[in-house]
Amino acid sequence: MSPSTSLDHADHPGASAPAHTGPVLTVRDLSVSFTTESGRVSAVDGVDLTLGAGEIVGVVGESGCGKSVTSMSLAGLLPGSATVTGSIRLHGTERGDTELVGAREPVLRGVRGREIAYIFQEPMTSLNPVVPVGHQVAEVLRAHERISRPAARERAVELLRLVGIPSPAQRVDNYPHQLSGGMRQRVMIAMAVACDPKVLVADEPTTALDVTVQAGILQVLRDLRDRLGTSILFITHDLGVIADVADRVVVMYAGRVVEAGPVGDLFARPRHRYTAGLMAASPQPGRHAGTERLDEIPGLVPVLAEQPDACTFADRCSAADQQCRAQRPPLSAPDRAPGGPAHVVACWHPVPDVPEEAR
Ligand SMILES: Nc1ncnc2c1ncn2[C@@H]1O[C@H](COP(=O)(O)OP(=O)(O)OP(=O)(O)O)[C@@H](O)[C@H]1O
Repeated sequence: MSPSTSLDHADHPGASAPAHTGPVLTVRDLSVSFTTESGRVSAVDGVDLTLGAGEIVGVVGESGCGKSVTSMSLAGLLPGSATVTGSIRLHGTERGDTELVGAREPVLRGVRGREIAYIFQEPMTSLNPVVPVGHQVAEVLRAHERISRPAARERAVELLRLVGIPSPAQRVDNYPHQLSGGMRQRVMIAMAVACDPKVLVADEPTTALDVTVQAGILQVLRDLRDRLGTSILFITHDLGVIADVADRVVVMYAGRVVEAGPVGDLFARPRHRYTAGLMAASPQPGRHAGTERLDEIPGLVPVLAEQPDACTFADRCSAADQQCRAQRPPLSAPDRAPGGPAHVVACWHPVPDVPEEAR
């Protein structure tokens, strides 16, 4: 990517570095359930989440843990069968703070794309196959701003340059099928950041891509954070990707946050056995595929009608006892040094901390 484009906050007259230094998004006690033909499904239960300005937070967990439902609830993207309770506050908007749970549709429409934008796993399904990609980026701009067609096209070229598409002045006229999967995902990112959103939600954006293409997309996201100050919520089941891109990580299990903390600390000292299990099941840097067997976490993520007053991981946990089956563990910092980073775990019997010299 070129070191400077007209979309850099530093030199783009229409843009400014985020004035807000505190959190841009605060989620408190978020719960989501669905009414289905076979009854109620509790998908998310009491989730707390904070996203700081310019921060990349990774949300990780196995399939069905509630990552996507959490992220879709932020901009009111869940279907009518969903019941959402709790609070999602977007800070520093034109009206100060905006509460998004229960917000009316016109408020949510103003937030979608402009304040909270999304990129998903499969760009081909989101791009219109019969419209040139530059035109699709320009249309996003024209939907949100009063801007002429030639100016929108010029901004589209700059956006394509910003996300590292080579020869953007030519590529702007390409149709989606003329671009590789990685380039299509870059177009989706360009569309997502066209209106300079505060929050970018990236839901498994690299899962369908091969490893080298994936690394390029992660670099684009880091660059966007550095240049535009965009806060990113990165949803994935891949711990390697999280280690690569995130500042903080939130581990979800069966709809709940079970552990959260700064990425280095959490991976060096996982305190929840679910996190430790995910790590044991992930290829580690330095391990070569095929030379070492990865451990699976025995059992499956439960689908729950009601959230129990117990640890939902107890049935899969080697350390579970009666207390785990009778009382819900709160998220707390078991041995946090005063002023130290908040590394929290929801477990009655967390993995003992190992002194640094013994690791
Ligand atoms: N529209 C829906 N109706 C009923 N249940 C749903 C709906 N959407 C999600 N769920 C359920 O909510 C739970 C959480 O799903 P979610 O998609 O958030 O998981 P995830 O962690 O993102 O998994 P994946 O990585 O597979 O997307 C699952 O049990 C899922 O079946």
